[in-house]
Amino acid sequence: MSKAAEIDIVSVSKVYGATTAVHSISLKIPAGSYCCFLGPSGCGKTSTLRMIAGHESISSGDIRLGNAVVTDFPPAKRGTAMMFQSYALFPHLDLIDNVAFSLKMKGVDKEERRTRALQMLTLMQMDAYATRRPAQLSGGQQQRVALARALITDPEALLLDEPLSALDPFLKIRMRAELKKLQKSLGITFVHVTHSQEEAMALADLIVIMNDGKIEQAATPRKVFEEPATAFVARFMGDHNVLSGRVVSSQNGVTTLEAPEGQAFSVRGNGKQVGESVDIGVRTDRVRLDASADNTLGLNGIVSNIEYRGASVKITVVGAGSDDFTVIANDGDYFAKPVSVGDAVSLSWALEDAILLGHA
Ligand SMILES: Nc1ncnc2c1ncn2[C@@H]1O[C@H](COP(=O)(O)OP(=O)(O)OP(=O)(O)O)[C@@H](O)[C@H]1O
Repeated sequence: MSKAAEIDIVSVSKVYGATTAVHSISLKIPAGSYCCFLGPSGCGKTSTLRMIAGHESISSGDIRLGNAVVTDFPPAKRGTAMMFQSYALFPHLDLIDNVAFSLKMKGVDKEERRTRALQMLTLMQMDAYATRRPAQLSGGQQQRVALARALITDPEALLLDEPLSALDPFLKIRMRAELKKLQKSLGITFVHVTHSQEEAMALADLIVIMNDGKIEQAATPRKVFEEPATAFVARFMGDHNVLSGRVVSSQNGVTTLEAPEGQAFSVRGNGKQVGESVDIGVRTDRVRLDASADNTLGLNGIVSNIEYRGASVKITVVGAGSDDFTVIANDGDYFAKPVSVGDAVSLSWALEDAILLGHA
């Protein structure tokens, strides 16, 4: 395998007629990392991946792969390989010929390309099926063949567009582990587009969260979880409640603000102007819920829904500064002091469990 390449995206935009799908994004994806692009439908993640692959032209900006600016290179000359959501296998060819296809296009002679295709199928533990056609394989097996076909070109970066979306939930988790193992063993850069927060958290060294053609945050999964940069990230990842308020003071690493309901909150972070309107994120798993509606330090609300999840219980509270304030309680804590739908409760949290959120 060749060396992994850093991918440097510099002020890249994509415009389709009247639609700007990607707004001047800049990002460095370190060589040999597993990077996941995550975001809601239409946020521009597939357009970005396709521009890295060369399947979509770049409207403005540049993309560098390793030492080469590849902006105007055709896909086959970039050192990237792409695995498509549908796998795009040729139904009439056996697995050897499917995997060897790109070598055939490059004019590699038949014997060598068959040998290399078989090596690649062996790497993916699919050599026993070499003479089958794609229709005779399960979804997970087809995916392995698609991976073999992408990797035979010896790419510096593998680009994967929703690679797990066609698999059932059980297989999805198994193939997810296999993808991660494969990336570590090959050591090349993987860029993987997904809708799934859980998938990105499980796989990525670097998560890039996109919204409306812009990057909201690019960071490690732990950083995204613990320090979401924006209200969008906090809401999209679902681990924080987002509340709004007006800054009363902001210095020495602590900002105090007043919510519209009149309560005062202190959160981590500073540098805000007094009077400025800000959003804060409060960890759903760190909120203390008390069966008393008389808490001058926290928020008061009414329990509107309770979902049992096994190891934890999700409690939704209305009227507490956010449309549906979420509390994730561990099962032991919840069942020691259970609440019911309709109960008045108070919510509070420690300073370190709330964070000041920015804007993209
Ligand atoms: N060929 C095209 N012509 C015109 N508009 C396009 C084209 N491809 C994408 N778009 C638009 O660009 C925006 C971004 O699309 P893109 O496919 O990159 O988003 P995405 O985040 O990958 O979404 P999904 O998860 O649904 O695939 C969308 O508004 C989409 O409608």
